Amino acid sequence: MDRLWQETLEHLKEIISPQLFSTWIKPIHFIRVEKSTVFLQVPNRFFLDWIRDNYASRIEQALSTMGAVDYHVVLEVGKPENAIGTPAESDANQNFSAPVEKEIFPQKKPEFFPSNLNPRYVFNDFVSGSSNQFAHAAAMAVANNPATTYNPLFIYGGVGLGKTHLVNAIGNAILKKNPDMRVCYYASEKFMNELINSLRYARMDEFRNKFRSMDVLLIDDVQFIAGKERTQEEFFHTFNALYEAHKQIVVTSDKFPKDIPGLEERLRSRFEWGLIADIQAPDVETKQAILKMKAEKNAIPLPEDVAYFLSNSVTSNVRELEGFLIRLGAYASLTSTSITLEMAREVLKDILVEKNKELTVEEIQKTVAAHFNIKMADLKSPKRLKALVLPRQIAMYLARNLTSLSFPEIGERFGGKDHSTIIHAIKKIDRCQEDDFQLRAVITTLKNNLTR
Ligand SMILES: Nc1ncnc2c1ncn2[C@@H]1O[C@H](COP(=O)(O)OP(=O)(O)OP(=O)(O)O)[C@@H](O)[C@H]1O
Repeated sequence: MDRLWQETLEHLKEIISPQLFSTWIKPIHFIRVEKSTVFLQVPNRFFLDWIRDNYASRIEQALSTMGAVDYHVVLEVGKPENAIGTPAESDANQNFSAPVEKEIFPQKKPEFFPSNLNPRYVFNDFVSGSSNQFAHAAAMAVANNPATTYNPLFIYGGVGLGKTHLVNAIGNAILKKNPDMRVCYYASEKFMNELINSLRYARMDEFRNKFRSMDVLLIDDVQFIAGKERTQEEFFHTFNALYEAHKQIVVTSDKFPKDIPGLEERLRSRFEWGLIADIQAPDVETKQAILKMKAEKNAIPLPEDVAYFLSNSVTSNVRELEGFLIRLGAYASLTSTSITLEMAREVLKDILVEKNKELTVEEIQKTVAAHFNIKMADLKSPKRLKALVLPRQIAMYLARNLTSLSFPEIGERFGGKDHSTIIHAIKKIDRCQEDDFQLRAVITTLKNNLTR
C-alpha cells in the first residue's frame, strides 16, 4: 500500500500544479489502510477542512486510477510520527500538535444509495454577485422545482469559480426537502471509473439500473468524458433514460458545450436542450464578500484591509483565494500572531509575485489563435477575410480588458494598426456580446483560460 500511495502521489503531481501540490498534497501523510479505507494524516484542522472540500475526491479518484477502486479517505489531524510519505513542507506543520480529530470523506449516508454530496456546499454559503447570479438563480430554481423547468441545467465556467459548490448545493437542497429522493453527485471521472469496473467485472446491468433509477443526477466536470467513446455512449443512454422519465439532470463543465473538444454531437445537442448558465470571474466586491464569509466560517479574524488586498491581488480562482485565506489563518494560528497587511504581504509574497505578472498581448493572441485554429500572424495581418476579422477583434478586445496597454500600444502589437481600429473593434465586441450568447460564451472561455 505504501507503494500505491507513492504512485498516487506521482499521479496527483501530474494533475495538480506544482504550487498547489507542494502546499496541499505534500504535507499529507499516509498512515494505514483498513479494508477499503485509507487513513491520511494532515497537520491541522484548517488543512483537514481544505483537503476534504477540495482534494478528497481527487485523492480518491487518483487512488482508484492507481488500482484502489472504491476506497474512501479518512482524514486525521495529528503529528506525523507514525506516518509514511513525503515530509511536510514547513517546520510549522511538522511541529503542530493538536488533538487528533477524525473526519470521514465522503460523509457516507447509511442508506443503500449514497448521494456523494459534500454537505458543506449549500446555497447559504454561496455568495452571489454579478459574475454568478444567473447560474445561482438557475440552480435555486432547479433545487426548488426539480425536473420541471430547466432540464438539463448546464453550468459552465472557469476553474475554481464555484461550479462544484453550486451543483452540490442543488443536491443538498433537494434532499433536505425530499429526503426520499435518489439524488446523486458524480464527478465525471468517477462515473467513468465505475463504468470501467462494471465492464471489467461484467456488472453492466447493475451499473445501468443504478444510474437509471436516480431522481436527480448531478455530473461535475463533464468535459473529462469528451473523447472517451464508451463513457460518452453510456452517459448518452443514461441521459436519455433519465430525461424521458422526467428526472433532473445537472451538468457542469469548464466550457460551453460547443467548445468542448471531442464531445459527441448528440451529447452536445442534448446539453443545449435545457438551460445553459455561465459563471464568470468574480469582481473585487464579490471576492471580498466571499473572503469575509469564508473567514467567518473558519473563525479567522480577517481585517478589512487584508480582505481588500487579497481581492485585488489574485486573478479569479476562488479556490486559490480561499487557499490564501486558509494559509494566512494557519500561519497566524501556528505563530500565535494576528493577521495584518504586512504579514499577508510577507506570507504570500512568492505566490502573489507570480500572480501579478501581467498578461502579454502575445499570450492573448496565442490563445485566441489556438481557439479559432488560425495562425498568430493572421491576427496581426491586414487581411480582411471574414474568418480572421472576428478573432482579431476579439483578441483586441481581450488585450484592452486584460492588460493595461493604451489603444496605440495595442495597435502597435497588432501589426501597427491605428488606435481608431482598436477602439472600433472593442466597441463592436462590446455591443455584439449583449445579444450574441455564443460570442459571450467564447469570450468567457478565452478569459477564463487566460486568467486561470
Ligand atoms: N460564489 C462563491 N461563494 C462562496 N464560495 C465560493 C464561491 N465560488 C467559489 N467558492 C468556493 O471556491 C472553492 C472552489 O469552488 P468549486 O470547487 O465549486 O469550483 P469549480 O468551479 O467546481 O472548480 P473546478 O473547475 O476546479 O472543478 C470552493 O471552496 C467553493 O466553496
